Amino acid sequence: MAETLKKRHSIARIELANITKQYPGCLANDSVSLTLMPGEIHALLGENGAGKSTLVKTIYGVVAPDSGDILWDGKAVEIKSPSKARELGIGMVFQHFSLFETLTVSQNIELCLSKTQLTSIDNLSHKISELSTKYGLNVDPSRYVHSLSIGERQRVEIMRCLVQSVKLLILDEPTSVLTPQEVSGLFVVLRTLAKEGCSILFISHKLHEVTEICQQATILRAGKVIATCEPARETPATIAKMMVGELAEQDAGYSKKEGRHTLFTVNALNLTTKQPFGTGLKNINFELKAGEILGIAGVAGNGQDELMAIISGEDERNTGHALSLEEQSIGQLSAGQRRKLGMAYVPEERLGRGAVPDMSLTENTLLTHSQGFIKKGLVQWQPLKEYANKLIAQYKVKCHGEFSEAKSLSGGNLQKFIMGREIGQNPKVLICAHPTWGVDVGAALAIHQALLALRDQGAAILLVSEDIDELFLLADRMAAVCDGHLSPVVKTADTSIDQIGQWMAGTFISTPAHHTEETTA
Ligand SMILES: Nc1ncnc2c1ncn2[C@@H]1O[C@H](COP(=O)(O)OP(=O)(O)OP(=O)(O)O)[C@@H](O)[C@H]1O
Repeated sequence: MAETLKKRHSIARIELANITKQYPGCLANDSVSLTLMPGEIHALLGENGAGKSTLVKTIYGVVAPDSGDILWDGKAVEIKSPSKARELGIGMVFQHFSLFETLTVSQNIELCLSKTQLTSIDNLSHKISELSTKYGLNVDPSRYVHSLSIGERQRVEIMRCLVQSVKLLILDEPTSVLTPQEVSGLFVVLRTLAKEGCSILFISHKLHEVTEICQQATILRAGKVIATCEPARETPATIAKMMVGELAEQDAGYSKKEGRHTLFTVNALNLTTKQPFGTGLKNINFELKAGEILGIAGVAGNGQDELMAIISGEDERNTGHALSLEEQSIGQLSAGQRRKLGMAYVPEERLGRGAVPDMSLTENTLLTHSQGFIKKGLVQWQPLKEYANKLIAQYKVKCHGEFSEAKSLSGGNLQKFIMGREIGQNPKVLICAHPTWGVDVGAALAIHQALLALRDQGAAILLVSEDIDELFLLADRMAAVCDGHLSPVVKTADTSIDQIGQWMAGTFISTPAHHTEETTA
């Protein structure tokens, strides 16, 4: 395939030669070279902190390389800013979306168009609807961004690039929060774009997706290109070996456990949504037992955010007796009071809600670990720093030290840190969204093992995720949410991806008495 592409197009769409970027104390890119042909889907792979985001930010004009050359359609260019990148025809969808929540889809897209681009488009909303139909993106130009699920926001970001007629589309971890159906949908879009000659640079930790969709792959380790390959000729295991230097342990076969006594109960929880286009919760009932992992699957935007926020206390509305921890009603308690009772929480959005970007890792630790580290009103900085360093070492978080600001960490490393911080509280109940979002294969394994160890110590864990494979791997019991309803809760061993997939689509809702209590499949 790569040869065919090269024969058909002798000029590369983009050629990077010896790109080097040094951060204080960290050589993020070390003489990296990479070539992308028109219509090629190319994977950029490597463990957390390998330098992938730095490289793509260089292409997009966000990061200025210290040295190296970039050729665009055969000509040397300097990409000094994202607007220059966009002018060339480079579009990028970041891991952390950069949309304004209070503006509509159309207004958000308008903001990133140059005057020339705007004048060339007669009616932007019409154009968005047209492209939406052409590529099957299902993006409504008049919707407010705050009302959109993560999957929908991603499609807006892609739309933003399509409106600008991109020639190179860069996607940083595009599938980490998508459902299997959304991933298939995205792949259809990417294949169509590639057929039309658009080049795609695709960062992913999901290696089976890389073998499915990419024609070429470049693998980075510690800032250097250590291998290139044609993914279709490899297996996820052989690619993992190139990335992390050793074969990742097989994913299958974590043992399933029966929960013991009930620790946390949600009883007839009904809640209107605060968001104009959010999803209210409708008669949710379930029990979370000590020593079990309960997985909740669902397409983003079906009430997961509302459920997480009300359980954690981030949504401060008093739910009366609908929520209880060890038979004590917690509906009236603040998020902090709930934490003191032994609840911990990993939100979906790591930068901003999981961690404060401008604070150091130590300060971010204090945010949820205040109990042990404040004495007589004074912060015990030394033990706190030592503790943050312990988390860094234990979860192999690549950073300069406990003083590093959260925003300076690569996405996967920050996720490892937040997971470690919350698991480290030894909570009775851990509520967790997307535990391994953006985390490389080796680190995902470490997080899985930490979650299983926490479960085996007797904690009750609620995993809310769109990654159905991971839920099947980790959860002892499972359910799905759809339109604010919760399906029956069943043992994972008694269900199938097919059944959960159907529940995600809401097939259980018409059942007259779906009280969402324990049933056996
Ligand atoms: N602004 C910054 N200041 C200091 N160091 C940084 C900065 N940005 C990135 N780094 C460091 O550069 C290295 C490469 O980071 P990068 O984000 O490129 O990795 P990555 O391969 O994309 O990782 P991930 O898979 O976790 O997203 C990391 O060690 C990171 O801590």
